[in-house]
Amino acid sequence: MNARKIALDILTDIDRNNAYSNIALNKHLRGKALDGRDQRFITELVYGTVENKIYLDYIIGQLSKTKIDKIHPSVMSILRLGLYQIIYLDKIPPSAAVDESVKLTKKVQMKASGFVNGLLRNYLRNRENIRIPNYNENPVAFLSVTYSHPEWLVEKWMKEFGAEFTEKLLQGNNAKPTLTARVNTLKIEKERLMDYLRTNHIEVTEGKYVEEAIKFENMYGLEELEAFQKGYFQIQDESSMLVAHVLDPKPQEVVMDVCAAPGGKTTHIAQLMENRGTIIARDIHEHKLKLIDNTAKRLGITIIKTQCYNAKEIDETMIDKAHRVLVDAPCSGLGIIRRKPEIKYNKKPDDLKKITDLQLEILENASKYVIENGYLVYSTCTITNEENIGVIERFLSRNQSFVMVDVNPLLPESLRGQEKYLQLYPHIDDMDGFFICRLQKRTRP
Ligand SMILES: C[S@@+](CC[C@H](N)C(=O)[O-])C[C@H]1O[C@@H](n2cnc3c(N)ncnc32)[C@H](O)[C@@H]1O
Repeated sequence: MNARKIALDILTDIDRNNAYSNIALNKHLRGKALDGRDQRFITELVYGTVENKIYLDYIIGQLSKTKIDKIHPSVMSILRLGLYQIIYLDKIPPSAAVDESVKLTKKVQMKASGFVNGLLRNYLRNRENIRIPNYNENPVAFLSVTYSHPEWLVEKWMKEFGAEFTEKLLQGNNAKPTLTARVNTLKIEKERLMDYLRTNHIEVTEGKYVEEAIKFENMYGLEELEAFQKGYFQIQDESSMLVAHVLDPKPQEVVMDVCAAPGGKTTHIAQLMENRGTIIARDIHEHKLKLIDNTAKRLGITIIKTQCYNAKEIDETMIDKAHRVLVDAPCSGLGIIRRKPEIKYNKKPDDLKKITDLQLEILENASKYVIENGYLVYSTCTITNEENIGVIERFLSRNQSFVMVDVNPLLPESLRGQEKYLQLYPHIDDMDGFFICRLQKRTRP
């Protein structure tokens, strides 16, 4: 089994089918007889190549006489993989990176092997002479190439956050994310699970913000572990765990989660409700509801009722029925670029306008289900103002029966801030970029 060939197949899947890198990786690694070292190598190659695509393409463009949009997509992927190894992986001798790239080309595009060999060797000879755009002359182009983010996004963030913040954010988006999990306290206590994992030679430490969070060091294939299969934990970032804490559900309540799949937050809500009460978990995609059902089963949760439902439609039967409603809205995902680097290339400026209208529509419909004095929580895994506080401001201006209530008392002290809502950034908080806001329906006078 050739690790580089598997990495190439995964990159092709991501390019051709718009697949998410984490899902494509899982799909291609599952069932293959690979040791941990190979799995790590493939993962590193895939994430590294996708993360640095604009930079790698810029270099290829400088060195190739053929325009890069005329180069065969598989050959482009091989060049990116080869350059990535040469530039970023100290442990691989450059000559080996070149030889392996040529071998790989012979397997998929025989006639391009001379081209690949020539270009990579050209890079090794001339690497000192390659010039990237100058910051003072064109800061957007410099940041775009250096940190491989499209120019429109860099420009947008520079306007929104300023140049210094943006550069740190871009760096943070290229950093390796922490691998965290939520202990399923319905089945096991945190200390017992940590002991159990350590006995099995798995390195774990406590989470940074959330009581039930644990962090894994250098782990792959968490879902293969017996502890996972027994339902002792659920893989989830700490920022995502904060959402259920802000919703603050109580046992015996009726909770609605209108955009619930794959169920990370729904199952956490059930855990906080001690598996007592009712959670109606909806999603527009039928096939995704199975993911919630399967996870709930594994975690021993019985209070979740999954329903295929389009949140753009109002369900008259649920009006004024739920104590708490969660809208974990579909969003641009620009807060989770660390985990899904292809997001930065797939999104276009027009997507943002469309998605904010959908978010507002879903939030307005969901608000109808909240009982008097009940709570409505709106969250996204993005950092752009218009999808976050922008949606909330539009909602509040049209729905006077709701007020924003302070999330700070429900947060760990280190995350409390000046605003009533929470906005997390990967480079500041070392978590996924998330927005969480809590609204309450006022009693009618
Ligand atoms: C951010 S994800 C939810 C993640 C989930 N809450 C979790 O923690 O695992 C947004 C979800 O909204 C769903 N969705 C998108 N449009 C929808 C709609 N019109 N009605 C209901 N669900 C929708 C998507 O299928 C997706 O599963």
